[in-house]
Amino acid sequence: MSGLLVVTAVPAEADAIRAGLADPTVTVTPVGVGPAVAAAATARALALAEVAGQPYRAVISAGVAGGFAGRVPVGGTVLGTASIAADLGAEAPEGFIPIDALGMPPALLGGGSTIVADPELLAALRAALPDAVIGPVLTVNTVTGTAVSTELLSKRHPDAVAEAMEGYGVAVAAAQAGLPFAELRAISNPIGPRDRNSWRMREALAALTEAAPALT
Ligand SMILES: O=C(O)c1cccc(C(=O)CC[C@H]2O[C@@H](n3cnc4c(=O)[nH]cnc43)[C@H](O)[C@@H]2O)c1
Repeated sequence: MSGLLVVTAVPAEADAIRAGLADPTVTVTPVGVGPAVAAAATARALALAEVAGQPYRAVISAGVAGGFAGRVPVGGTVLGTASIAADLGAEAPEGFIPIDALGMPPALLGGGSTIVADPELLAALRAALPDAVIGPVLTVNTVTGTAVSTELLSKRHPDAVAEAMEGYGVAVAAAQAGLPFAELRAISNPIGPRDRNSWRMREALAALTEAAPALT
């Protein structure tokens, strides 16, 4: 049996995690940006491993993320208690309606817009990363980039600590395969009005390397 599958968006994130890992049973795979490619590529990797007779035991979505100001610092590490498809739903004049509230049969919604992290996997990661900020991580298709959308998102998700673009997709693939899932993020930028100068990619990648031993 193989060990853990760690799914990142880009090769730089995968390299940063590999740099901190000594465990050969952990596979780190960059799959691309966004929930659709993350879900498809994760499902394919899990199916190929299964067919090869070496199924994975658990799946982690990992990489950099934007952090909600006041909830997590740039350069900090986050462990997701849940991965939430924050823009899956419908707009209405009175505001955003999440997919779960649109009256669709539950069977059509997979895990709904929230997939909770596996409790045992999360507990193990928390024990290994005691300084990590814990809370829901949002998955978005569009990076939040204005003060207005940041405020709306923050009000809709007062407990959320970060946003990224792959967690929910990876979580859906893991859930469909019946595997434990968790999300690990290092904060590269504050969520807010678009400002490339506020990015601290080097610090976030270093935080991923530092957090990587927790994955063994
Ligand atoms: O050009 C921009 O303004 C911009 C702002 C934030 C992120 C991007 C990306 O292209 C990064 C997408 C990539 O990194 C993760 N990520 C990092 N920070 C955020 C964020 O604030 N909101 C959403 N995703 C973020 C994400 O998981 C992607 O893999 C460009």
